Amino acid sequence: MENSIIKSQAYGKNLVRVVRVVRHPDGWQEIADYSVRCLLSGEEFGPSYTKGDNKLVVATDSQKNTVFYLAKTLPAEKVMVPEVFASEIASFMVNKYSHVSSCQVKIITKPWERMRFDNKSHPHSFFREGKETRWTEAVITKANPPSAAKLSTSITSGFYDLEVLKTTNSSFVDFWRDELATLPDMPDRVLSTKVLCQWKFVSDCLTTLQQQPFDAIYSGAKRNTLDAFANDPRAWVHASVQTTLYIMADRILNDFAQIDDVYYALPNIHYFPFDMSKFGLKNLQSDAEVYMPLADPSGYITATISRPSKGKY
Ligand SMILES: O=c1[nH]c(=O)c2[nH]c(=O)[nH]c2[nH]1
Repeated sequence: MENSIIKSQAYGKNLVRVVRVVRHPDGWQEIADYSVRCLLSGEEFGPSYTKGDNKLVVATDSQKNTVFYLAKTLPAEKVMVPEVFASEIASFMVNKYSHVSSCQVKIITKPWERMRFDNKSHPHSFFREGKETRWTEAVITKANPPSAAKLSTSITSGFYDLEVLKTTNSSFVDFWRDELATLPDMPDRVLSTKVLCQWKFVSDCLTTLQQQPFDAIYSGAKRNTLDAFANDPRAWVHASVQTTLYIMADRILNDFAQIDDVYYALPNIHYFPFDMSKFGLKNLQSDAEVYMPLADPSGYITATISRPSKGKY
């Protein structure tokens, strides 16, 4: 036991729920609704794991308090964009505590949509549409040997649980055939997935953190995901979930120079036509109208896509 060494460590507070409201003088109000995870690392925390020595431990309770303190004291524009708020919390921690060598802050955003009546946005009422959830993670690390003056920042953002379905223009044919292949060619099928998409920001762009259009990049990633799924003919001419994934990511990389790579995980949630031949009814292939969605298992297609200089294939 006493011979064991710590290979890595990080501790802090998870699921800190904090809401910031911005009230403009004309009655227009904004809301940011976050769940924050803040974790600290540093060699000097070693004795708290191995020797029961808490002298240098910044209590997770204090870390939680810091999240609320910064949500109140930072200017609104540094709180309302999750990438910026996460970076502010992380840099506050590494700057305030000399023995903290790295701080990682993950923020999950509860996306409140503004209500609209008679084509007009409501100044202060919101609703929750869908289950899709935006998140970001900022990691700020001191140079080695630690010095608060040299910090490196990395930010990854994304969304998950964006559910989509289309009733045609998807196929899966000409795949590997052997004695274990029972699936027939599917020239036209229902395609449904629950999208997880994440993108890593190039490190240079983070030196101008305040100027980065994080919200527009999030909306653009979502728009490209939906547009490629619904409208890009390449996604059904050479069809598979793999192709759809590649096209979605390629579009995002083309639109945003600030992004280094894009990762998707796309479950292929199967909707199989229900075989009614025993009832004398045709419901397969081009006659399919009634489907049985399968909760489990699903296909699961993943890839990380980057620009050519970084590619592996
Ligand atoms: O788009 C698909 N990709 C696959 O790899 C696959 N495998 C499968 O059974 N159905 C599908 N669909």
